[in-house]
Amino acid sequence: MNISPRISEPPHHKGLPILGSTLGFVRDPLRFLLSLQEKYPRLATVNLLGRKITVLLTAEDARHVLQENNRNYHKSEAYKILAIFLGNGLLTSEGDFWRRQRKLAQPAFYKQRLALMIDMMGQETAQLLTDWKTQDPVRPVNISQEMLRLTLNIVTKALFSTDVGDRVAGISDALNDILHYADRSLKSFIRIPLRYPTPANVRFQRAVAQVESVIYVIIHERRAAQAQNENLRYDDLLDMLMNTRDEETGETMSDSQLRDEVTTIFMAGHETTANALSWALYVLAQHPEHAQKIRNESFRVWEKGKQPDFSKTRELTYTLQVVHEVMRLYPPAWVVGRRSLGQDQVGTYDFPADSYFLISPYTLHRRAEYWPQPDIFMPERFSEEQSKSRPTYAYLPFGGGPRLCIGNNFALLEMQLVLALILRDFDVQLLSEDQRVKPEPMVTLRPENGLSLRLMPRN
Ligand code: HEM
Repeated sequence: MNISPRISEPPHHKGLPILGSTLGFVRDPLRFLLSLQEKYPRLATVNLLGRKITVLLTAEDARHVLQENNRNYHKSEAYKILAIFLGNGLLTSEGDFWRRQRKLAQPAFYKQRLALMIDMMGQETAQLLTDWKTQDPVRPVNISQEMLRLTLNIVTKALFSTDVGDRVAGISDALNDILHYADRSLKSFIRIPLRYPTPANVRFQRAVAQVESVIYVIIHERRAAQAQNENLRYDDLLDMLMNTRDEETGETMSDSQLRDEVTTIFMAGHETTANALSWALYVLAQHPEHAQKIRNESFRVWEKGKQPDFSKTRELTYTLQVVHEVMRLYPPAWVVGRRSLGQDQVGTYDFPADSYFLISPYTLHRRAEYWPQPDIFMPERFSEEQSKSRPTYAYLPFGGGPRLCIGNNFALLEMQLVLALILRDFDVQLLSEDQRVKPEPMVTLRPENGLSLRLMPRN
């Protein structure tokens, strides 16, 4: 590849007068980003929504910003919209405060902790499959909705174990309203400030208040129960977050910080996974031979005709390759944005403080230099051998560097388990041979207008 010699100004992609590239981006962000990749070898600066943003197109520069010089970068402005409802939680906080919180929360996601959640994930999925089996198999199933329901149930149980399930089920509409508001805000040129009571603003604020009040009630109930019996412990994430202490100060998290972390895990931890699972079922409906390989693997690892031994889920290695290949083609987090705090050199170019950068897993994952025949579904790309020959930052579904998704192992385990269980019991079929679903890049990359498929029970 031809990398230009060191010059001070990065290549600028000229768009329309005044609007710059805004129209092209807003109309079809994925196509726009791919077109930059075709035209520029390394990076390109564009004018978007009145701001100069540099789109990084190589694994090397993504690594520089996310890992090597990560202390020079904070998250970009778009995350401020998320911060309206996520507060100062892990996804949106910065600097020393974020570092402290990350350290406190990390043990909750250690592999030994996840191992304790696997039976719960299996039971939630089995419950869904039982529901499906009672339905008319000819009727299309709204997969997007069903995956959202399942991943919300799983993250709810992971956070609060069993005692609050019903209460939280009541707020799934509110969580949806919050997501819709974030989608609209991120895509619109002008956002009407929340102090103006437009119907959208009122609906959003009501949803935030509803979620917040449920979370506070749960926290207060826990605190009250622990005040009665200080040895009382629960086997869930909330318990870990409540009882973890800062090594230096010995302090635990305040109620409002707990509220921010719990809301963050709720929001970050279910829609992303639900979309990845929907995309996986869509791709597998197009490639029944790969679905069969997953099925065969599950019969081998969990044993055919027996109750699956969920503790062996990690041994579903081919299923994991499929999960990775699906997220290569359809990464739920399709862009990651950063702002520089001080001056930096990225690639061969100098950037002043306060420069904005956009890294797009969607584009990186389709760069032919790293992924030969990038549009073709080939799970074996993720075999150990083939993975070794690629730069690590060519594949970024969970971001990278210290801000890597804290729930990545949780999500991978969940996806392996859910896919293998579904395929054991069902043939997943397209509604018609020519059914095509477009990706819609909102806060996450989701199937446009939702995904419906047919699920035929297997004997
Ligand atoms: C397929 C599923 C998932 C995908 C694709 C995904 C993707 C991501 C990405 C790309 C980031 C980094 C964003 C950035 O650098 O700006 C992130 C951060 C985060 N994710 Fe995930 N995620 C998934 C599942 C989960 C789950 C299951 C949880 C929790 C149970 C979770 C919790 C978080 C949190 C708390 C952060 C912020 C971490 C920090 O900055 O310290 N995610 N996720």
